[in-house]
Amino acid sequence: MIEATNLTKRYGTKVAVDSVSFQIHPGRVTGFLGPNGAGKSTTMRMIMGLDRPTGGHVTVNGRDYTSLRAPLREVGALLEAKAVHTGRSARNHLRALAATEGISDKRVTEVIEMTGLTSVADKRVGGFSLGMGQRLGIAAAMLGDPKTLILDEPVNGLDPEGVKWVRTMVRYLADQGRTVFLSSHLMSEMAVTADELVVIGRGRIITAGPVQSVIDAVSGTSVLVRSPRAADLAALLAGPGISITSSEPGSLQVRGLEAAQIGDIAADSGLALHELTPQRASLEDAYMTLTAQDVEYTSGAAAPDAAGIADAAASKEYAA
Ligand SMILES: Nc1ncnc2c1ncn2[C@@H]1O[C@H](COP(=O)(O)OP(=O)(O)OP(=O)(O)O)[C@@H](O)[C@H]1O
Repeated sequence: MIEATNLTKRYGTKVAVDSVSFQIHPGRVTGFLGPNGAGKSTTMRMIMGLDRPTGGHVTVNGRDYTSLRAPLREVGALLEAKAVHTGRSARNHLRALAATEGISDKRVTEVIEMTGLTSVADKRVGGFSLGMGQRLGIAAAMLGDPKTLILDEPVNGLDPEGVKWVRTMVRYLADQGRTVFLSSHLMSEMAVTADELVVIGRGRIITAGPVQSVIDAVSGTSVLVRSPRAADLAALLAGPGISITSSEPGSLQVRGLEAAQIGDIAADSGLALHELTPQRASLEDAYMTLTAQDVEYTSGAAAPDAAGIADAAASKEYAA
């Protein structure tokens, strides 16, 4: 389990992570979702002891990462811009890492097989595609057979096959009871990959919970109803906590009642229904609603000028 309590990171006057608290549980894939600059990488770097919190604290299985005696065996991480010696082969890169904690050559071969790198294991890492590099990063994270995995943007830049591979891999790892925490700004990807979400914007947690409940909390579910006697039905359905709107004659959008309840009320009064469709907002819609105030630049706001883009690029470099 990963537990953050009032975790805060300031860079000068910039508050990158602002008193963030969350728990990431084993056996689940938890997505850390937020727009660019929201504070995901900074939070992950603090979990891994690579950045010192300005305030609060974060533990992995109850301990500070820096106090772990054999960290590779407890936490595996794929962080952005991970340093790899490009002249080495994949196998030798993994061997060098394994040697720091007395991990066997047999395990190196196992993670190479597990990540589908066998045919390129003895090739120079410098020639690897982005996808192969991500596989190698995940192989490195898996070396110590850790119970906790932290993956920063693991699908970034991958082709559809690579994305599917990561999705299958994280599901497999969580099903083995591991804690899997992965960041993404791709909400559509998280909808099919994660069980739980922690949504962050401008350094603050916006919401957290199971994927569907995050969506429901934002959008609420509604039911589209079509009836030739829509007005009569609306009068019957009206009540406290129930909202009914109509965008066209004969059609109602009802919130606060389940489809079955609406169907029963209509049937009891002998009103014909031509359509009764529960409607759920997609994660994409929910995410846009959640983070609308929290993106650093929106299309409605003044576009960032060249200097703004250069600043953003520069701060990414510091973070790397
Ligand atoms: N070393 C640093 N010095 C100054 N500011 C930084 C540093 N690292 C990050 N920041 C700033 O902190 C904020 C959070 O950055 P972070 O990289 O954690 O966000 P992110 O959610 O991972 O974004 P992205 O999806 O773009 O990687 C950003 O505004 C960023 O510019």
